[in-house]
Amino acid sequence: MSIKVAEIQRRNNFVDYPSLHELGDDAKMCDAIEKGKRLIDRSIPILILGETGTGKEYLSRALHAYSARRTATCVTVNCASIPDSLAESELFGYCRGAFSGALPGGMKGKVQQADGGTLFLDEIGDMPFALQTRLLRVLSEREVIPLGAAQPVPVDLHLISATHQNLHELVAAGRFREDLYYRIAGGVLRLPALRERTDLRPLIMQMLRDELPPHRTPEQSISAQALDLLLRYRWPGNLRQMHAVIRFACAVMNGLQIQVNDLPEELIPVVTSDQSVGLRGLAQSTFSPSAKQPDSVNAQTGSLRYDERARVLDALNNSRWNISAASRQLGMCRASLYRKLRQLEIPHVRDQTKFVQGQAVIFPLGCIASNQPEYAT
Ligand SMILES: Nc1ncnc2c1ncn2[C@@H]1O[C@H](COP(=O)(O)OP(=O)(O)OP(=O)(O)O)[C@@H](O)[C@H]1O
Repeated sequence: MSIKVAEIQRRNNFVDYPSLHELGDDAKMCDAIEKGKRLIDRSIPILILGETGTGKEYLSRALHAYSARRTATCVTVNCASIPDSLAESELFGYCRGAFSGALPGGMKGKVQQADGGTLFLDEIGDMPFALQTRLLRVLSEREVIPLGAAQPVPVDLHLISATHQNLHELVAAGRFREDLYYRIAGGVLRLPALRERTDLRPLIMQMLRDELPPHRTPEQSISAQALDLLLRYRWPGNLRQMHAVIRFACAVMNGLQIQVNDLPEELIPVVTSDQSVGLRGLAQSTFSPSAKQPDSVNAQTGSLRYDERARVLDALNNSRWNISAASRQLGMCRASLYRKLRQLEIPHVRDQTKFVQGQAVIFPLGCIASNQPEYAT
């Protein structure tokens, strides 16, 4: 990129703004993005809801970069992290000599800094009540009065807010102003948790592409077993956790492919003393037995798949992975069993070797049933 283009991008704040098409192919995510595009075009205040780490700030920055205001700044304020005593001056600014200890030239608050651009209020549910009243005035009058100022200053901004909290409950508990809720929630976008999303594989590939040197292909840089674990994990920390895991694996990998042992401990199933497969560090519930994450909607399908996977793995273990014997036991032909293995994403046993206490042992990635190590290599 030429220095001139880089300078224009830096000046215009394009750098670090993700583009909307990088946010994924999941249907719920695409629905949120499409609604977001229509709302921001019409300058309707957007409220983004979702568990922590689901990409609320990421989406808000991408929407800003898409909007007509993209050449101005997107200013982020984390309402949970500003101390109460500083919140007012941080948000609304102050004039020269407004209080002892103030900067001699005064200070522009975040609201004024966002003039012409976008103001992103993260964790809005944590905004102190007194500040909510002042924010409401800014939003309804479209002007801000810095501390110590006699005259209001007009501001023109697009507002995006986000929270992982239930604002209706906060309103009912008297901790969030109802009138402010209706002012900020012109359009509500709900982001799915990562475990509900159907586009984990492309997301993982995209994150790998971002971390790997440009000449490396993401698909060839991760082993089938490591990818299988990433696809079946429940991701309680959502995209933030997935991003951290991929960065970790890319940093520690020794060779051309990320292996199971390059993943953080909590993702790796281990053979426990009673020879059954357990999980290090985390509750079993953080893993799903199927590659596609079952959620409340497809829980029944997920449980059927779980049963079938368990049945197939049992037959394979009983026959010591002799495909003919296992297919006889399951009452199907060899070709059908191979097809079933692909369908249930069960890698062949020879691809599932792992070293435990210096010895190579096999543990089926189904993480079900008691698994005698099949053979040492
Ligand atoms: N589409 C994406 N592609 C790659 N990484 C992403 C994506 N979305 C989010 N991330 C990663 O996840 C992290 C968390 O995202 P973000 O801060 O947007 O989540 P959040 O929902 O706002 O979290 P919180 O509720 O804790 O504020 C980002 O810093 C980034 O590393």
